[in-house]
Amino acid sequence: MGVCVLLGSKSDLEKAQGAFEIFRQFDVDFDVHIASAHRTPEMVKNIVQNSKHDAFLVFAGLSAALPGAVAALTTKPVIGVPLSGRVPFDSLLSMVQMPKGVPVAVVGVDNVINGALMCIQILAIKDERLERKILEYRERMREKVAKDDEEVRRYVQS
Ligand SMILES: Nc1c(C(=O)O)ncn1[C@@H]1O[C@H](COP(=O)(O)O)[C@@H](O)[C@H]1O
Repeated sequence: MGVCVLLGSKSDLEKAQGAFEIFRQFDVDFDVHIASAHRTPEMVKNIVQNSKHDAFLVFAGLSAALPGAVAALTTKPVIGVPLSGRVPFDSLLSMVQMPKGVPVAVVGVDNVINGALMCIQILAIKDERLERKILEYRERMREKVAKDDEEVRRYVQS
C-alpha cells in the first residue's frame, strides 16, 4: 500500500513538501527517494523493482526523464509533477510527451498538491476510508469558496 515518491534531486525537496503534507493529512503511507534517470539509472531501477507501493509520484525539473524511466520499469500508475526552472515548460514537455505505450499521468507545473491527490484517488478505488477523506477534503474546499464568495459580495456592496 501507499506511494513511492522519487525526486530527481535533493534540490527538489522543498517544493515536494506540500505533497508530503497531503499524504500525512490523509494518513497515507509514503516513502521518499532521491534518484535520477540521468545520473543514477541503476538506483532508479532498484527502487522501482523493490517497491511494494501501489503508485509512484515523481518530481523532476529540467529535462525530466525520470517519470518516463520509472514508467518503463513498472505497470503501476506513475504520476509526474514537472518542476519549474528558468526555461518555461521544459520539464512539463519532457514528462508529458511520452511515446505511445508507456504513459505518465502529468499534473500542472509545480502542482505538488494535485500530484499527491491523484495518487490518493487511485488508492481510494479500493479504500473506502480514503474515499471518505477525499469527500471531506472537497467539502472543506466548498465551504471555503462559499465563505470567500460571501465575504467578497459583502465587501463589494459596502
Ligand atoms: N530531471 C532530472 C533528472 C532525471 O530526469 O533523471 N535527474 C535530475 N533532474 C533534475 O535536475 C534538476 C537540477 O538538479 P540539481 O539541483 O541536483 O542540479 C532537479 O530539478 C532534478 O529534478
